[in-house]
Amino acid sequence: MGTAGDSEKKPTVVFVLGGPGSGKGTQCANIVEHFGYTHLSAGDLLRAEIKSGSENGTMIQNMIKEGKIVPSEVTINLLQKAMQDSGNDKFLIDGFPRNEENRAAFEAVTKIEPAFVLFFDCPEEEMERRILSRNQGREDDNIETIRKRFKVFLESSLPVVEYYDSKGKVQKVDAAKPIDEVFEVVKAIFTPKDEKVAV
Ligand SMILES: Nc1ncnc2c1ncn2[C@@H]1O[C@H](COP(=O)(O)OP(=O)(O)OP(=O)(O)O)[C@@H](O)[C@H]1O
Ligand SMILES: Nc1ccn([C@@H]2O[C@H](COP(=O)(O)O)[C@@H](O)[C@H]2O)c(=O)n1
Ligand SMILES: [Mg+2]
Repeated sequence: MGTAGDSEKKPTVVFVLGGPGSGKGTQCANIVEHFGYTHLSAGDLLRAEIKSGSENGTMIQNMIKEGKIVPSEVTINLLQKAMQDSGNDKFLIDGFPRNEENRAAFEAVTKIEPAFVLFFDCPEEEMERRILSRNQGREDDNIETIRKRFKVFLESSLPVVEYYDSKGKVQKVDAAKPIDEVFEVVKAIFTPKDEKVAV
């Protein structure tokens, strides 16, 4: 997998965006099962980096506790390494880019443009309910951090979605519905046009 070479074919990247608790991870797991993508969650990679005892661990942990966005260089390094290690050429990059700095740095470093952006649209009250009953022991799944994450989402992440929307690259999905119903819509987005059955 090359990310910057001119002669090598570039990998296919789909950015999966949406507010905290909108269901990005849940739907990515379904997409992987049906469509052969590798799922890379930026948040999961950062949490694994903390666990690994890396020199950036304490900084990352503090940023996550505050709902802040880790410097792009750190996250992009983790993403690039995971892409190389995967052996695949199709990636769902979940929870990235989270701000304009993430977006511009990824493009500059990898020269990869996303095929499209899958955007899960969900009301805040529903996202809050889901996070508070998630029970995965995440240090940022408490009401104080959740409020901060919502603020960062509105102020820094939504403008990235709007940027891609202005380029006609956003596939917006109503994520407030039950998991199976959301996946029916997602499935139609990933199914090649010539395989779709006319009704
Ligand atoms: N459509 C849905 N309806 C009800 N519950 C859902 C739905 N989608 C996901 N959930 C549940 O909501 C919680 C959050 O989902 P998930 O972890 O996939 O969200 P996320 O967007 O990845 O969140 P984060 O940004 O915090 O990582 C999980 O407990 C999941 O089982
Ligand atoms: N591009 C990113 C993605 C995530 N973070 C940090 O991780 C936290 C959890 O992310 P989830 O996608 O798992 O919800 C997030 O609140 C950020 O602190 C990041 O810095 N950059
Ligand atoms: Mg997630």
